[in-house]
Order: sequence, then structure tokens, then C-alpha cells
Amino acid sequence: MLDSNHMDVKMQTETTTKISAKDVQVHYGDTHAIKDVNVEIEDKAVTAFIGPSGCGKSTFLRCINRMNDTIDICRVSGDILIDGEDIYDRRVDPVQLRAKVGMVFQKPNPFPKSIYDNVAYGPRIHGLSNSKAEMDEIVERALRRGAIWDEVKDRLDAPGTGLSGGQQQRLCIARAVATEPQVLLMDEPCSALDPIATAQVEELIHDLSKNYCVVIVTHSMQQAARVSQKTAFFHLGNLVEFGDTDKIFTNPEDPRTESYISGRIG
Ligand SMILES: Nc1ncnc2c1ncn2[C@@H]1O[C@H](COP(=O)(O)OP(=O)(O)OP(=O)(O)O)[C@@H](O)[C@H]1O
Repeated sequence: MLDSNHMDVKMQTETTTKISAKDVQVHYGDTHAIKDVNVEIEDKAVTAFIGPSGCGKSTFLRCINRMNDTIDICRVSGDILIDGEDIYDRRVDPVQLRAKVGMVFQKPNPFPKSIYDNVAYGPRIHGLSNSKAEMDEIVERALRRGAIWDEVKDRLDAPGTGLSGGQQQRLCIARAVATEPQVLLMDEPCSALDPIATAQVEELIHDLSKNYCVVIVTHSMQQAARVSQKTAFFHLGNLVEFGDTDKIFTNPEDPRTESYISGRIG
């Protein structure tokens, strides 16, 4: 029989698959951008997508909340399951899906609204609160999760666009978590930020992964190594290698991964 210490160790090492992709292909017209990708992405962990420019990282990321649906010439096939449910099923409403699978973009993109309204926007359209007091709580909780509450609590009516770049990105993260998503997709979230703002957002990503499944596209291998537990290396639309970040960066199996991390391709 296991004693309580053993149980703790067992619980800490147990992992759950949140996202499961099977035979995923993506075409933009005649361009075959994603080729037969199969991967299982863990819950409550950070997974980094790395690879040379144009290899398909963002395309694959956008499959996970059906953002590619908004591109006319884009066709996605195969299966993507979240918690075992096919997100491309006809009955799934992409707007509802995007509340469950939040996204943060490369360039901070707050709405031209107050800080408060930026965060309240999603909860309002999804009917998540019945009163002003409840909405105040949702907004405060989200801003705290975005690690920006202390900096903005006295100026919630000020425009979100008036914040610094790093603050805007944390506001966008707060906006993404306000609808209580389960998955957070981040497409190069630090590429427009200075080193200090980058360090703050990376720390936030680390904290968020305690509660969410986080998937981040990054061009920075140092960033992938710092923030992620799992790494997927893409090349020419193929998922070449996927595994523990430590292993990918120190002892990759595939010569293409080795070439990329040593700076020979990319
Ligand atoms: N909207 C689009 N219309 C047509 N082709 C596209 C579109 N978006 C991406 N592609 C093509 O799909 C392929 C993969 O692009 P994608 O942006 O996913 O790569 P990436 O690895 O994220 O690149 P980067 O690191 O430069 O952002 C490329 O050949 C690209 O030209």
C-alpha cells in the first residue's frame, strides 16, 4: 500500500493529455503547410513550438482554436480533440470554442476601450456575470492572473492602449483568461517586448501553466528552454520531433532538430 508521500510523488508526476491531434493536414490553396501531424499535448504544462520561419508553427497553433476557419483558402483535415472532443465537429460553435481556447498574439492588441472593458468584453458576450459586482470580481481576478492588477487597479477606466507594450501584453493575457479558458495559445507573445517585459511575461507563462494547458510559438530557443516542459520541432510542415524540452535541446534524436538547435538551419 502507498503511504501519503508516495501518493504525493505519484500525483505530481501524473500527466493528462489535453489536446490530441491525429493526422492533421493543412493546405492554403496548393500550399501544403502542415503534413500529417500527430501529437498529444499535456495539460497544466507549457509546450513550445519551434522551427525555422515558414515551417508551420503558427498554422498548427491556429488549428487548435479554429482560427484558420477565418482564412478562406485554408483547409484543415484530420482530428483535433480537446478533452476527447472533436473541436471540428459540426456541432461545435467556434466562438464558444475560442472562449475555451484563448489566444494571445505577437503584437499586443488591446481593444480601443478602457482597461476594465478590455477584460470584461469576453465575459459580457458569453454572459458570465449577472451583476456589476460579479463582473468587477471577474475583472479583478483576470487582471491578477495577468500579473497586472497592482499596476492598473487605480486607473481601470483609462484606455488599454495607453499602457506600455509589456503591460498591454499582460492586459491581453488577462483578457484571454477572463472567460476561464482551459487552453492558452500564445503566438510569439514576447517578440514585440523589451527584455524586462519579456522576463515578466515569461514568469507569468510559468505561473499560468499551473492552471492551464499553455502552447507557445517562439523563435527564441532560449525562451523555449526557459519556459517549456515539452517542445515540438517543426520543419517544412512536418512535426519532426516532440519530447521533453531538456532532451530536445541536449540530445535530440533527429539530425534536423540537431541542425536547428545548433544554428545550422533556420
Ligand atoms: N494566410 C495564409 N495564406 C496563404 N499561405 C499561408 C498563410 N499563412 C501561412 N501560409 C503559408 O503556410 C506556411 C506555414 O506558415 P506559418 O506562418 O504557419 O509558419 P511559421 O512557422 O509560423 O512561420 P514564422 O516563424 O515565419 O511565423 C508558409 O509556407 C506560409 O507561407
